[in-house]
Parts: sequence; structure tokens; C-alpha cells
Amino acid sequence: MEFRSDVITCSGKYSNNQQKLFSYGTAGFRTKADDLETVLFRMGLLAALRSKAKKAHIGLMITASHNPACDNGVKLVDPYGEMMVESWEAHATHVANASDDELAGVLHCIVTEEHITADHTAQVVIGRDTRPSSNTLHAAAVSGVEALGGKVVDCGVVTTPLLHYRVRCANDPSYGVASNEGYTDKLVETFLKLQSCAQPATSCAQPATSCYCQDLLFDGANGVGGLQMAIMAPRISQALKLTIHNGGEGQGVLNYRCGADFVKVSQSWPSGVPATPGSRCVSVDGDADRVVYSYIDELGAYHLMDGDKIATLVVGFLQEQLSEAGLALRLGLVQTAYANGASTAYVNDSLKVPVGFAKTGVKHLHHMALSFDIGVYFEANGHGTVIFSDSASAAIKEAASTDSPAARRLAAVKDLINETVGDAISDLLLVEVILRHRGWGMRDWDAQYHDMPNKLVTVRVADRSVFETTDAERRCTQPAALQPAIDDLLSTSFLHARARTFVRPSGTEDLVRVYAEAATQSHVEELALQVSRLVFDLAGGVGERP
Ligand SMILES: CC(=O)N[C@H]1[C@@H](OP(=O)(O)O)O[C@H](CO)[C@@H](O)[C@@H]1O
Ligand SMILES: [Mg+2]
Repeated sequence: MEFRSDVITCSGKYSNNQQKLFSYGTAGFRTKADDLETVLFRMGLLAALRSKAKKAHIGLMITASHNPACDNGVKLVDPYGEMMVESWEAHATHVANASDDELAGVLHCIVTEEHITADHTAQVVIGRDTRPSSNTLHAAAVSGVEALGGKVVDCGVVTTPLLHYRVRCANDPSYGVASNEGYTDKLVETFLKLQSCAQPATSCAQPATSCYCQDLLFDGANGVGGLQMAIMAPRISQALKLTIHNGGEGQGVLNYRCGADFVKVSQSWPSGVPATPGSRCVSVDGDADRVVYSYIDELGAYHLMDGDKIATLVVGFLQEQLSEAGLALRLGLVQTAYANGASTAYVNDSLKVPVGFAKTGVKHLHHMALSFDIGVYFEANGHGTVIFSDSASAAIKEAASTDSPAARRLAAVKDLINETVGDAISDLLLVEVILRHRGWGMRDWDAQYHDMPNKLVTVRVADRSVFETTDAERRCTQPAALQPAIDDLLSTSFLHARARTFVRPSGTEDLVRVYAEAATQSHVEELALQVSRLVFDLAGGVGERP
């Protein structure tokens, strides 16, 4: 293939004039939007090459998720709607950082290494979020795809999970209709079907005694999730009465003091949503791939229901349905080190469902979840979904053709779930199906287990690349002196505090994260402080010592 320099810079319009180095991380490229135009053009080029390599539609999503409105980002999506394979992340980093003169050489190397031939016309499915910069970046990405003779399927302003769905359907029509309406229809219709057949479970045999409440406040983070929900809410109102706040129609600032990330990190109610005792709220993030719930009890106290609470609810439900349907499928949960220890203990000890631990970042969780017949995976921050193996799907389908209500419910639940990636809207509909089925109010759900007090803090160091971890990031191997010092702390001052702590470098920001969990809040505060100081002292902390 030929890469003429005027073509691969769009006659100089997309030149690399930057000193800045980009790195394709856990969430693709993510930084200040002003720095990204050439990167987006080049990701258009790369997406076209990936499409040629796979002879399939490839996805390109323009978003910076929960980051501030001034940021933006891009990530590529592989044919089945999954995150782009790790081996191409290095290609992405090389392409983004090449000088204009180097670029043709870098693209040639990719073509050779990946055995790409010119015979397939590239097809790239592009979506963008509501950020002001997304239009310009979209134009750059389209130009990149077209520069290599590729075709663009433009999804417009969509949630990240909708884009993943569109890519999957474009390559695998059995998954659903490849349009934005197809996604909406699939979720709406399956949800309504499930709500009508989800009778309260045996523990709550009388519908009259159900504590389930149909009223739900929706916090859209002032982003694209609110727009999508505005389309769906009227169509599901007979089963779920959603009131949309922070809806993304331009009245509030994206992700500012609202949305799933704000709610999880600050453990507080989102601004822009009326806070009245007894109310419950679901928050999604800026691109609607994460979801957390909150409620205010009758006494006015705030409660967070994070990704761990959602995961345990889903695992318990699936386990019960599998058993009722007489299906012996291997169900498992995948968490990260950030999962609250009480949630892990609940799933392991009470539900007797195996729990695996993966590194942070959904691609790692997704990969591990594939080892189960039905793999549930969730990050504590609310990003997660359920995936079904082919054999599990076939077994459920077959059982559903008999008159087993549980098997039919499982089959419908599988349709409601977006298996490609965590999907805030699909996940929240699933939560509502389960709560209604169980006849549960928020307190019932919350009572499954009680969170251990915990704290997540950050420390700035001169060079976070000196950190190395093992055991799903739960232990630090470099800097060498750090883990022994942490172990010493745990076996002395915190010996009887049921304490757990770990340190890992962020994959998305220039800092190191310290997580601490213990029996009491004061132990947690002290542990987080002591470990932060160890990091600062032993790993080149910069700025003020914690
Ligand atoms: C503790 C935490 O919430 N970490 C987040 C954050 O990763 P870091 O590598 O910790 O910066 O961003 C990731 C991408 O959105 C998300 O997958 C992950 O859960
Ligand atoms: Mg997100």
C-alpha cells in the first residue's frame, strides 16, 4: 500500500506539531481536547488499517468519559464490540507520536507486520459524545478513514456502549439491528417483556408486600446518557417512572459535581437532583458506560450502591434463576482489587460463587470473565456487564423453549444485557428487573452485605513507571522496599483491624493510587495516610508530603 505524505497529513491540515508524547492507555488516548485533532485523524487512519486487517467493521469512539468537559479522547473497538486487542495499542501509540516524516514508515511497518492487503475496503463505525470538541475531532477522524479510501458509518452523538453494540451488529447481525433505533428497541422491548413476566420471587410471594418502587431519579452527568434516556423513558414509563436530571441538553456542565464518577468518589448525592428522604437515584457517567445507585433513607442518611452492590445483586439473581431452571452452568464473578472486601466475602461465602481478580481496566475483567460459562464482571466504580459463553447461550435457549419460566427469564435477561461492554442503561434496566422480581426496596438490596469502610487517595511521584505490581495489582514488587514496609505496617499497627491496602500506578492519570480498607473509618484514615507517606518517602514523592 502507498502512503503519500500529502494524503496522510491531509495536505498538512493534520500535521504533528507537538512535543507532547501520547500513550494509548486503559481507555485509549485521553487528554486536553485541543491537543487531539491530529491524533484523531491518525486514529482514523489506524482504524482503517485495523478494518482491512480484520476484514470487518471497526469502531472509533470519541469521548473522555467522566473527565472534565475540556478533555476528550478516542478509543478503537474490535469487531465483536470488544476493546481493541492489546497488540495494536502499541501501533496506536507509534502512529500518534510519529513525526510527519516518520508516519509513512510507521504505517508501512504495521501493514507488513499485520499482513494487510489492499483488497478490503475499510469500514469504520464512528460515535461521539456531547463534548463541544467532539464535532471537530469527529471531522478529523472521518478524514483519516477516508484518506485510506475507507467508508464511515456515522452513529452521531451516542453513548459508548451503543457504539460497541453498533460495531457488533455490523459484523454479527444475529446480535441485533445495526442502528441506533435497533439498540433502543432491543432494550425497551426486552425490558418490558421482563417486567411483565418478572413476578415477585417466592420469598416475597404476595405482590402486595413488594417493597419495589417504580420511581427513579436519573442523573445523566449532563452528558449523552441523558439524551439516550430521554428517548427511552417515555417508552418504558408503564414499568419504570424515570425523572431525568442533568440530562445533557446544555443546561449544566458535563460531569461537574454529578454523574457516576463524582457520586462514587465523593460518596455523595449528585447536584442538580432533588434530595428528599426516601428517594433513589441512578447516576451514569459522561459516556454512559458506568452506573451507580444512591438513596436517601427515611432519616435523611445517604447510601451509595456502587458497582460491587450491582455485581452481587446480579450474581445472586443469576444463581437463583439457573438453579430454578435446572441449568448446571459455571457462574463466576470477576472483580478488581478495588472491590470492597465485604462484597467478595458475600459472593464467596454466602452465595458460594467463585470470584476471580483481574487487573484494573475492563479489558482485563472481560478477558477473565470469558473463562466462566456465565461471567459477571464489575469494577467498583460501576463499569461492568455479564457475558455468556456459546454453550451457555445454547443451553439457556434450549431450556427456554420448554415451559421453564426461569429459563425464559434468563433468555430475556441475556437479550437485555449488552455483552460487548459495560452499559449503564442496560445495567440499570437489569437492576430494576431484579429488584422488581425480588420485591426489594433499596434497603433490602443494601442489606445483602455491609461495606467495609474504605478510602482511595492519590500520591504524586516523580516517575510512576518505577512501580511494578503482581497478584492482580494487590502487591507491589517495585520499588522493592515498599511492599515489605506495607506488610510490616499491616502486621503491627493494623494487626487486629481487618485491614487491607495496596498501591498501584494509575493507567490513565499521572499519579499513584493508594486503597485502604479496615474495620473502622478511623483505621482506614490512618492506614491510607501511613501508606501514602511510605509511597512518598520510598518512591520519589513530589509536592507536599501527605
Ligand atoms: C480506581 C479506578 O476507579 N480506576 C479507574 C481508572 O483507571 P486507573 O488506571 O486507576 O487510572 O480509569 C479506568 C478507565 O476508565 C477504569 O477502568 C478504572 O477503574
Ligand atoms: Mg465512561
